[in-house]
Amino acid sequence: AKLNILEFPDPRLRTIAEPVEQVDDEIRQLVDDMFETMYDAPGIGLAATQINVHKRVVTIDISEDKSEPLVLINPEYTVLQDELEQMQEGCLSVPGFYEDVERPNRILLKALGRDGEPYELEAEGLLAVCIQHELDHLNGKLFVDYLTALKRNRIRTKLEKKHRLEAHHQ
Ligand SMILES: O=C(O)C[C@@H](Cc1ccccc1)C(=O)SCC(=O)c1ccccc1
Ligand SMILES: [Zn+2]
Repeated sequence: AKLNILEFPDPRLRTIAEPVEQVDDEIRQLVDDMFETMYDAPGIGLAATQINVHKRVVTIDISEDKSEPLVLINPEYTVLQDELEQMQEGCLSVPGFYEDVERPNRILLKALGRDGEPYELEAEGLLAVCIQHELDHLNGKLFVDYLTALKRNRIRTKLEKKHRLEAHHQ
C-alpha cells in the first residue's frame, strides 16, 4: 500500500526509531509498502520514520529503472574516508526544496537484508550520501538541520503555509 509521508515540521519526524527485534513477515510487508511509496513519490530512499513507523528500516534504490532495491534493517555505518563532499540533497518530507549538504564521501554500511541476513556494503558518492540521509531520519534528524537557521526557518514558514492551505481546501 502507498503510505502517507510526514512533512517537516511535523514533530513525529523527530522520533528515534527502535531496532527491529525479529525480521518477520510483518517487517517484510512494511518493506514492500515502503518501496511502493518510495517509487511512487518518486524518491531514491525512504526511512520508516517518514511514514510514521518508528522502526529502524530503510529502503533505497538509486537506479533509474528500479533495478537496484536495497533493504536496510538495523543499519549502521562507519566513515572510511573523512574527506567531505558537498551534494545537493532533497527530502520527501521537505518537498520542493533542494540544498547543498556536506557529508563524508565513503562509508562502510552494515545492515540486515529482507530475510534477516547480515551484509556489509562499501558506498561512495550518491549512495553514501543517501545512506547517511536515511540513517539521519531514523535518528530524528533532517537535512534542513545542516542549513543555517535563516534558511531552515524560511523553509518551515513556506511548508506551514502549504499545510494550512491544504487543510483549508479539504
Ligand atoms: O526523503 C528521503 O529520504 C528521500 C530522498 C533521498 C535523498 C535524495 C537526494 C540526496 C540524499 C537523499 C529523495 O529521494 S528526494 C527525491 C530525489 O532526490 C530524487 C527523486 C527522483 C529521482 C532522483 C532523485
Ligand atoms: Zn529525507
